[in-house]
Amino acid sequence: MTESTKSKDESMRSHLGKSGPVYDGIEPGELGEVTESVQDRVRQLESRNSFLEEQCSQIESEKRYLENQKIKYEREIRKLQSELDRMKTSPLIIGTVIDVIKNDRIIVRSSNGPQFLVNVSQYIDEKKLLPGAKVALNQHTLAIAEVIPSTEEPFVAAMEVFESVEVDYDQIGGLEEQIQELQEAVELPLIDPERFVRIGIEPPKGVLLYGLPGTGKTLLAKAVAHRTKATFIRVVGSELVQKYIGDGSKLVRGIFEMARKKAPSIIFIDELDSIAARRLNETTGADREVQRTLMQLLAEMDGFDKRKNIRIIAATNRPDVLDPAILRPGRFDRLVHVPMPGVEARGKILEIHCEKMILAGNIDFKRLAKATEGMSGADLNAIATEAGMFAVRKDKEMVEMEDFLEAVDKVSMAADTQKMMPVTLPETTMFV
Ligand SMILES: Nc1ncnc2c1ncn2[C@@H]1O[C@H](COP(=O)(O)OP(=O)(O)OP(=O)(O)O)[C@@H](O)[C@H]1O
Repeated sequence: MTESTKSKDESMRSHLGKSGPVYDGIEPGELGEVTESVQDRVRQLESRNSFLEEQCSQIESEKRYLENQKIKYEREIRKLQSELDRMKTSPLIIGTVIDVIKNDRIIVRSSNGPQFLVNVSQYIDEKKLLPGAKVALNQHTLAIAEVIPSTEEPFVAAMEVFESVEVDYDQIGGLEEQIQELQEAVELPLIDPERFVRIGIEPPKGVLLYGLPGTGKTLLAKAVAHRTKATFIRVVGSELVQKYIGDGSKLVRGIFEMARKKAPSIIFIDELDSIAARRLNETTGADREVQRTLMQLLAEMDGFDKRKNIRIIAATNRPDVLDPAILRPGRFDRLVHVPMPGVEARGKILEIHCEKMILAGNIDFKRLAKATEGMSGADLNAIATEAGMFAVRKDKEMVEMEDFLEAVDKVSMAADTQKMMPVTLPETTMFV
């Protein structure tokens, strides 16, 4: 041991006390080694500590995650429980408020027809109980259990509204006479109503287009809407009575309201026969529903001013089944037959539908027109598309005559098969 180490040990001894137990049996020279091993131990413990702290925080975060999961599952259980409860409760009957006698006595019509005088749950906001409101009725007492919030959705879904239509007369092949009739009966009264006033005649209120499917009835109505810059509102009769059961008459009211709001407007009712077919007696609830829809349509038509800027065009493939009430003066008082295209019109229709296609120089439209005897405008449109598809399939630069001839075969075969198919039953038909 050197002199300097000795004096260091001695000064430490004097600092810590000469006979402290820590230093019993330890030679002064060994003190440095002991300190080092203690420091090692401390380091070990420190790293163990930080490892445990890390583990602890990991476990904490796992705990938090599990707690969140627990809350989530509890919420899900509550949701499923309430869903289960809902499933177990007896169904409510849907009805419509007809009249409010006193605030707690209401006349409602259930969706299957009969009317009832019923009570109202005290928790229902009386202000919502207006005629026409949809309500849910208790199955046993028929008391009003809740008012179903009215949505605009059925109205929106039931009609197509076009603020501007992009079809013009030059996109219609043939049908020159029909276009002229529509110009007089629909276009002129919308554009220049004063002309009718000066002469002292009333313009026709409604125009009925009748003819086989695909002959261009919708196309004609759209072209008139385009010329008059009117809003075009299209509704399909069969949808009104089949898809929106119980709402048909309300929808008719909604359609006329929309037409007034968006005037000038043209209401186009496709498949008019679905709501206006003559019937001998109303036997079923569905028949009565159709009748109510028709009544509402007649009431709306009778109620609006002919010189106001709303026109009605309807279309049907079955004019023979229509209720004569719909054809009375002041209703659909102008009938326009839309025939199948003749040979010249067929050539024109084909040319119209090929306008944007790249064609080879050998296309003989006259020959194609002759080869498409008995085909409608819709069939001719399909031929143009099919011819284009044949050219695409063969990776050609342009559509050639042979593609058109193949397309004629294909479309006429499809049309023949369709004619042979059994008549499809309406969606609502049920077999017992
Ligand atoms: N005269 C025509 N000129 C040009 N295209 C026509 C003509 N007729 C029919 N088409 C084509 O056929 C398609 C269907 O025609 P549209 O919907 O007008 O027939 P529709 O008579 O209303 O048929 P439906 O009675 O089945 O409703 C049109 O989109 C158009 O492409």
